[in-house]
Amino acid sequence: MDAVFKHALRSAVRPRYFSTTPPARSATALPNFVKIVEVGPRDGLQNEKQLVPTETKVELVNRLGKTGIKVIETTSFVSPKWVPQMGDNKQVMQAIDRHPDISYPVLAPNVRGLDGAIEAGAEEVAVFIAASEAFSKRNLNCTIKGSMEKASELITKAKANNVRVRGYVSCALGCPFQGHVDPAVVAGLSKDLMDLGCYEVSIGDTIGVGTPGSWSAVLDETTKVVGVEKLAAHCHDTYGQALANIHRALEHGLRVVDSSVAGLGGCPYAPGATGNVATEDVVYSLHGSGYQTGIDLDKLVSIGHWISAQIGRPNVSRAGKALQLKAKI
Ligand SMILES: CC(C)(COP(=O)([O-])OP(=O)([O-])OC[C@H]1O[C@@H](n2cnc3c(N)ncnc32)[C@H](O)[C@@H]1OP(=O)([O-])[O-])[C@@H](O)C(=O)NCCC(=O)NCCSC(=O)C[C@@](C)(O)CC(=O)[O-]
Repeated sequence: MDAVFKHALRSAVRPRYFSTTPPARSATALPNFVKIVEVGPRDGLQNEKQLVPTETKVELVNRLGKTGIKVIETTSFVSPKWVPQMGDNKQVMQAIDRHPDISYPVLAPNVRGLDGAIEAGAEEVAVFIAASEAFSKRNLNCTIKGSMEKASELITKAKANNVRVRGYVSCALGCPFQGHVDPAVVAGLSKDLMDLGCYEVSIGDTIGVGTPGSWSAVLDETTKVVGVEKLAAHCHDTYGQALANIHRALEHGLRVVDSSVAGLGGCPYAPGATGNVATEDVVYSLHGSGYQTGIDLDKLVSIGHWISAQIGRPNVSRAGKALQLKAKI
């Protein structure tokens, strides 16, 4: 069967509601509602060479909390020897203003990270597994199997403490060390994470090499074993493909997108990777294509400029720069 036809057929039979636990009649229950997971404070800042002051991180989270964004990945509880920039995780978690309708997940690689996160008041953590052995070794200092065992321990303990767990599969579209990654591996790991108890799995194009075609290959395979409503797209924009990839993921039925204000970011263990796709660009593109996000784009644009100035880095959001220029005209 022709691939385009197969895709259209799948879209036609896809359920109309995509949110995991949508409150009755809320905006998030609408089929064109896309949940944005803002990862700027964590993925965005983890790779900054100069230590970003804790107050700036806190201010960033607090400002983002006023835009309508409902999920803000706030920091990570990884080894400070590996990622010094996130060494103030506890202080950040304890200083942010928390809104009851916003979730503030933190990254944790092991039970030690989970314990720290719980101590700091986190109600949600994210575990991360790589779909490439070479990257797993560099990023987590263990094999894929070993990292899945650590994730399993973490998820068991998290569940016992009523902490929700999100999963990441990194290097899902390609690895800086091994190159090609088999979509079947991504599908298998995503299913394993769901079976262990994650509520959602984010498919990570860690180095931004994916294209709409390769995203389709990964999603075709992964949605055979994990419901599309449980998947998120996490795109870096290294090759300028991120927005096209996100729209392809939406065509497959995904309704959760990770992004980073001002396009901050990069992974310290993924050489050559640039930042996440900019949240401003995603929101601009989604709103212009009939999707809703519940996010105030103007507020987001001003945060993008503010944080870029704070850390002395160019704002790489094209929409953010254009909208600011337009506002000045
Ligand atoms: C997993 C480890 C810790 C293994 O690191 P290791 O060296 O194998 O582990 P270890 O058990 O030997 O511990 C090393 C030291 O770290 C301590 N330690 C151990 N665990 C923790 C912890 N949780 N919090 C604080 N400290 C910890 C531990 O106590 C020890 O301290 P020492 O005894 O030498 O003083 C290390 O490899 C690590 O921290 N890796 C994280 C790397 C990282 O954060 N990468 C970036 C995030 S992933 C990413 O960005 C991709 C993603 C998620 O965005 C999706 C995408 O883009 O695709």
